[in-house]
Amino acid sequence: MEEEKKIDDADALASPSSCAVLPVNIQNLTFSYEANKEPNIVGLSCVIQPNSKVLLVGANGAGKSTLLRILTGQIFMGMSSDQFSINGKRQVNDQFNGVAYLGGTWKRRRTGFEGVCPYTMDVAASEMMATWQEQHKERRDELVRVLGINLNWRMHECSDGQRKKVRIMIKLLRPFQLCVIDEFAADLDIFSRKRFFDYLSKECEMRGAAVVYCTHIFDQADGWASHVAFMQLNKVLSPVYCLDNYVPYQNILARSGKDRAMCPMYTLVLEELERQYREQSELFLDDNICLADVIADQQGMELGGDRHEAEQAGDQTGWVSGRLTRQLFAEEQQTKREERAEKRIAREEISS
Ligand SMILES: Nc1ncnc2c1ncn2[C@@H]1O[C@H](COP(=O)(O)OP(=O)(O)OP(=O)(O)O)[C@@H](O)[C@H]1O
Repeated sequence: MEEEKKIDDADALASPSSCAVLPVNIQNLTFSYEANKEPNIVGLSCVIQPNSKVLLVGANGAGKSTLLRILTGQIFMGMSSDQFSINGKRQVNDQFNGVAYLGGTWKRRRTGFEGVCPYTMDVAASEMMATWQEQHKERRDELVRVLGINLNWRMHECSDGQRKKVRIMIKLLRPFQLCVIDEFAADLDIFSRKRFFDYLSKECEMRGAAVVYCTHIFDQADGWASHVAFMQLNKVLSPVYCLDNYVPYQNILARSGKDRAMCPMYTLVLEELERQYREQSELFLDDNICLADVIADQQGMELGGDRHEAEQAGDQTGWVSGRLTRQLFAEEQQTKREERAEKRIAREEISS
């Protein structure tokens, strides 16, 4: 009991002596959202060392967010594995045992109170999770400085980027050992984003923490990331490659003249995706003229990515985005139809 309590304490976990604990150690993990259906993740093995900054990349629908939800305990059923350990523990949750999840799952969970979201209420940023802010004042003030936050902002008046900054601040108040970011920094302007990623680098270096960052935007990736992992089209995760000795990346860096890659990480991911699609399809011409068309076609065949949440919510909430507009439109059309029918009947009666 005492042992358990010690490990649960995020501050204790963040001490330098804890650096030896692997942030992620997973062997042969298979996962299905639905039993008896094709697995969404197959035979995944993933070891992430302390002080790693890992980019997780892959095509839409490949399974990146699914993996990140597993790493942060948003998903905990339907899995089997030979080894599963996050910060030295099998049990995982956001804001528990040094795990911080910057992702969007929560906002998809619709409730009867749809529209009421803590980050859009009429409260000051300083009042959000006020006790945590009080407990981690030093970290709070640093995040305020780094991200350019005004603690007097009223949350309902914030722009998307400002609201994101406050959410990031709240989620990183407690010292983390594994920070998992699912496309969360896209709303930040490039200056704030750079400061945020420099801050993450410093945190990793100082405390042996690790960051897994899933993104499709690579403008700062080359200067920031230490590793890259590909969630592949066949739902298998590639090894977590160290960029310093990952040959395809080093080859791209070495290109010069007209072949020089202005954003090497972008080039690496694009070429890797093309390679995977080519491997999966026999439709390509030798010169790859139709490559982009085939990829777009294949992506278009995917069903809506968020349909599962919508299906799960069903009609329980009585609210689906756009439904009201559709209903009002349908009612208006019905009224017009009835009016037209009445006029026609009246005309027919007069003429008969
Ligand atoms: N709740 C769910 N139930 C069943 N299947 C799901 C659920 N959520 C996602 N999926 C399916 O799992 C697969 C992987 O989805 P995921 O969101 O992890 O992909 P992704 O790589 O993050 O994509 P993107 O780049 O578009 O965000 C998709 O085929 C998706 O339809």
